[in-house]
Amino acid sequence: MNQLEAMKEKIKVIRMLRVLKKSYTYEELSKITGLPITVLNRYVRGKVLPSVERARELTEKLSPYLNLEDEVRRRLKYDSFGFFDTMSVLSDTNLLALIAEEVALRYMKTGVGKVLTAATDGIPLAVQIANELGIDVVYAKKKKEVGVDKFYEINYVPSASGSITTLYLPAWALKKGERVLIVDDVIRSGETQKALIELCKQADATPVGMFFLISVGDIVDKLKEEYNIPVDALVRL
Ligand SMILES: O=P(O)(O)OC[C@H]1O[C@H](OP(=O)(O)OP(=O)(O)O)[C@H](O)[C@@H]1O
Repeated sequence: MNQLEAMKEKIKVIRMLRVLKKSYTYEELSKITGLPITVLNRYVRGKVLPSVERARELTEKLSPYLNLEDEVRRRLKYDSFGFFDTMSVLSDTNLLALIAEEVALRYMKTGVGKVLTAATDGIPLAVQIANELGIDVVYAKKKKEVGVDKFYEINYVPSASGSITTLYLPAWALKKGERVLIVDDVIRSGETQKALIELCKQADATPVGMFFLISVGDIVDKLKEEYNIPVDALVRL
């Protein structure tokens, strides 16, 4: 194990503790881990790092209490029309980092060179995944920013809007032949994600997979069939 891998194991356990801290008291975490509250508190505040052995032990003990899918599901807040707010998930950088780590493991050996998403809500997760993969993240916007010479652009009709929307991506953002992982927080109709695939085509880049935090309906299976690439969602509604 190299130093970076060792550090990652240590940081992972701190992230787990920080996420669990939102649902469990220090007393409860102390019972789960068998460690004194003072030690756990120092880990959570980053004052002390666990050894690799201790980190492994803790990961094993904490894992049954932290199911990432359940954690996301539990945090979704629905309004009276059935629409949900993802902010309580997207705002938790520790939770997103833990999810990103699992996604990155799947794509580590696929030669993926860039993560692509659509502004706005896809960005926090896409950044974490790109960070885990050690690659850059780029995002298409719904407006043309000044200072960019050339854009790839695509019109599409988001299902709920009934009006034409355009996504713009600076042409330098994707290179010819680059392998691209498409990430978004939510997929409903799949129109945004199809538009992202079209932007890849314009750049002669190759989408190698898609990952979503939440999918609604069976769109994930449809996209998998249509594009013949891995398409996954952590939570299916
Ligand atoms: O599968 P679809 O039906 O295309 O919907 C999914 C898209 O909708 C949301 O973005 P939105 O367009 O609302 O923009 P925002 O991220 O700025 O809120 C979400 O972040 C996805 O990008």
